[in-house]
Amino acid sequence: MTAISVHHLWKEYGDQIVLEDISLDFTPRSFIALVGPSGCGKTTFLRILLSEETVTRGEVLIDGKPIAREPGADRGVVFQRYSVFPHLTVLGNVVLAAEMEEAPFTGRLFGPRRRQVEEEARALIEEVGLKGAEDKYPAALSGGMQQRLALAQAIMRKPKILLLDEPFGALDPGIRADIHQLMLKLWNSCEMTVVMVTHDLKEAFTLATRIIAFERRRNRPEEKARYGATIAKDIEVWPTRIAGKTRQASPTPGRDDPAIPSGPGRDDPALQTA
Ligand SMILES: Nc1ncnc2c1ncn2[C@@H]1O[C@H](COP(=O)(O)OP(=O)(O)OP(=O)(O)O)[C@@H](O)[C@H]1O
Repeated sequence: MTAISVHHLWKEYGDQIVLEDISLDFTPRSFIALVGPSGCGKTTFLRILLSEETVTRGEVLIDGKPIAREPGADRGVVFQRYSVFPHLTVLGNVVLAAEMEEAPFTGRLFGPRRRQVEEEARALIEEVGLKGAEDKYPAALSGGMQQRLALAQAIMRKPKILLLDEPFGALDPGIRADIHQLMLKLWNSCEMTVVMVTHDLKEAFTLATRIIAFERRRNRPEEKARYGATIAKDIEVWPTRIAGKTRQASPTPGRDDPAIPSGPGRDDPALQTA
């Protein structure tokens, strides 16, 4: 269960201020949606949480300790595309996640440990709805299936924090609704804090416990050197949720509950011909 604290974070690229004095505390197991206009620094913020970028000023603490300088297994990531390896099968992609973690130099596990990892990978593949596609290559999977695989690959390493950069942005609406259900299921079953960048407000309200909107209040070219994006809105979507408790769909959904579609998903492998 992982808390993230950001204190007076500034990020500048040359003479451009991207993020200005951002302070935030994410409680363990929160699901944060980061929204805001294009170019306001959402991905930059995510990359800082991944240790792919450093702050110019301020600090980021994970469970009270300064964030590691390098990306690590404690933080998983899924991008809109190209998160998986095209030359590996579904099973190979998920197994590799564990191999990179446990055998970073050779990238291979052997004997009983390899068999154990393969079993874990098969169970996870089934959990994300890809059973039967273990031997397929990503090119033979639909967009929705590829993102399911990317989620399985990220979760195989049991990250404490899952960072999502518009992971479902390229999927059509029906497939997106199905994968939202999967995302909620995974978030409930794994003890992760999730931070997701999205342009889709409906998606933010469906998935997140809290929505943070970044906005650059002054955006003229001559102002970029003096003003970065700040927090324009901070909305608690599930104010009654206590950290550590799982989120259940209520038997009789309230008017403000997120929509929970039911029935088989449109991107179910059984419905795929490829
Ligand atoms: N490595 C970099 N070097 C210089 N400028 C950068 C770098 N990375 C990002 N920027 C600039 O920082 C600003 C914020 O970019 P970022 O990608 O974080 O925005 P965003 O809110 O995620 O945008 P979008 O919604 O379009 O993905 C942009 O003006 C971008 O050009």
